[in-house]
Amino acid sequence: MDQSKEQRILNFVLQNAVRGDPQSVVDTIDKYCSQKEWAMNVGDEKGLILDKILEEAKPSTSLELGTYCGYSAVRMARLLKPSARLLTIEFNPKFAAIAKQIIEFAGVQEKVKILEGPSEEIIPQLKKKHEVDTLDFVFLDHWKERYTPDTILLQECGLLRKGTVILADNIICPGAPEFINYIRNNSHFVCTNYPSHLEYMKVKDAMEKAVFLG
Ligand SMILES: Oc1cc(-c2ccc(F)cc2)cc2cccnc12
Ligand SMILES: [Mg+2]
Repeated sequence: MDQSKEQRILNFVLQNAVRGDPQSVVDTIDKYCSQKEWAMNVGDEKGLILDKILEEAKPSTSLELGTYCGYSAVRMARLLKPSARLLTIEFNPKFAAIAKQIIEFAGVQEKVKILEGPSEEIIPQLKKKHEVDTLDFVFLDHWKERYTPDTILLQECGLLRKGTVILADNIICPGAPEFINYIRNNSHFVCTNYPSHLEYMKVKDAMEKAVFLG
């Protein structure tokens, strides 16, 4: 059976990155996806914006929606303090299996827990099944039509607290106009836009930060 693009990315990491070195895993995926095959990792330009906002937030408990191959999970975990935890939700079992191997190769598996399934089913389980109190940081990087319903669900489940930082990818490309309309007109959030480019391309994209006011 032909290999998938995600399997090719995994193999390139296993053969070219340094085991236990998250930065080398991030750099190796960026090298492959900029030189060989495009893939929907947040990439290095938007990744630097993610790094800065994550470091400012200094989160103990973070949630990512949309694991894909684990690039941003490794990118975030490399910056988390030893006791901090990242929960990452992936709907596609094939992507989750690849991400698990990349996260383990990077050596950040103690900080990262992959939750496989639909976000709308897993979010309501976070408090009781995954011992979450409230979330300090949320990275939205899954299907754009889920950004708004999942943000509402996080609020309904009592998972947001005063100061929770939500960062959303792909505000321009592919675009999340309905989410932008919702979050910028919601008085419970303070929003900031970060213009950038689509990963590995010259196409314009942006990220949006929304801080929950409680
Ligand atoms: O960063 C992303 C980029 C794209 C994308 C796909 C095809 C394009 F032509 C342009 C952009 C899709 C994503 C889906 C989910 C999470 N992130 C994505
Ligand atoms: Mg994205």
